Amino acid sequence: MVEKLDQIEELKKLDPKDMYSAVYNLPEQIERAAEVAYNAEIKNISDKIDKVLVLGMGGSAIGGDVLQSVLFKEAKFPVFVNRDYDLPNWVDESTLVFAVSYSGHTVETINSAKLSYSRGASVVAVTSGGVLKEFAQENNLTLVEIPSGMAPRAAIGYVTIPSFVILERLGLISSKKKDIEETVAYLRNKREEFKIEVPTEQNVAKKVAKMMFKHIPVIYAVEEKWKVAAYRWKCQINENSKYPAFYHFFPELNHNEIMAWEAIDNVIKPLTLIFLYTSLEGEMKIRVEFMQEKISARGVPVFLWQAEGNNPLTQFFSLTYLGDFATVYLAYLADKDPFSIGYINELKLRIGQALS
Ligand SMILES: O=P(O)(O)OC[C@H]1O[C@](O)(CO)[C@@H](O)[C@@H]1O
Repeated sequence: MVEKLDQIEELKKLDPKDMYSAVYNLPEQIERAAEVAYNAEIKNISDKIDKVLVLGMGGSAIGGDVLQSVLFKEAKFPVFVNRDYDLPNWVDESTLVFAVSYSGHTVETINSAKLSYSRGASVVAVTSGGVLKEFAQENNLTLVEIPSGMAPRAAIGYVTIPSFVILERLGLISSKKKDIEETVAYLRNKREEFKIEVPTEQNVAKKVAKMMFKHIPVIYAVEEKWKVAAYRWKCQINENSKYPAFYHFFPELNHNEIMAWEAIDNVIKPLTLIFLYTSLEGEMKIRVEFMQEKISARGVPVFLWQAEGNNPLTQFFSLTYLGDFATVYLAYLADKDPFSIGYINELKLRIGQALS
């Protein structure tokens, strides 16, 4: 019998806005994002920056988490991410604020960007248009204008790469050109393994989709730094596949969530577990192997995925690209359109009506 995931023409009907192609074209998107950011005019940025704050929601905020994680070992300044209408009290004239909204219409981001500006922070807008673009233009702010027309979560390259490039251009971090090139080369190579034409038997992304199908995925990052990768998987499963999913990270989960795996069979049975790791050494190896042993013994499917790449940017994308493909395939298996976000739009409409 032909696997459903190998019936390509039928699958395309489930994906009219073509989320699959957006995922497939991520390497080109990252190249374009870097080009746009290297060419953006830098305006009105203080030369006394001592901290960085990324404003955003959903897929755009994840770009801020990536910045924080990738710069973990490098930056001499703190990087924070803010997912709110409001701002922490410490935002001031020496704060560099990236206001990231793919659409430029997300109210939380617009509000916190305006507040940042009123506090005297240096604001950089990363957007494809909307109110955020207008705000940046009206106030002569640095604007990285990215191409429009995608789902924000599919624009992970556009919402992530510009902040690295701007920080590099301001002399606050080392050049990321090589890391971006390595990332693009990795993704170009990998999509040939994950693409729709590769049959399930040889395709890890399709296999992972099958593993998650009719299960509740739990994603564990083996280092706290990479919880952003686990969160990206979770959000992609939620939005692309319309499935519940949960995530956590080591070593913190060994101090609480580990106990959940002692639950009765009926609770444990629907779960499936994915570990994301860069390397397994010393104490971390013991922690992961212990959990793998206990959880497999409960009959829960367990899958381990290792990062590749010699730099943290490539490592992030190598941890998440598999999930981007797998969640589109899971949507196909579940007969869902990976692009649509029904409840999100319905909720926005309800809020809009209530406030008008
Ligand atoms: O990048 P934007 O356009 O601000 O959107 C942020 C988030 O809001 C949503 O559009 C839904 O509220 C998400 O899909 C998206 O990740």
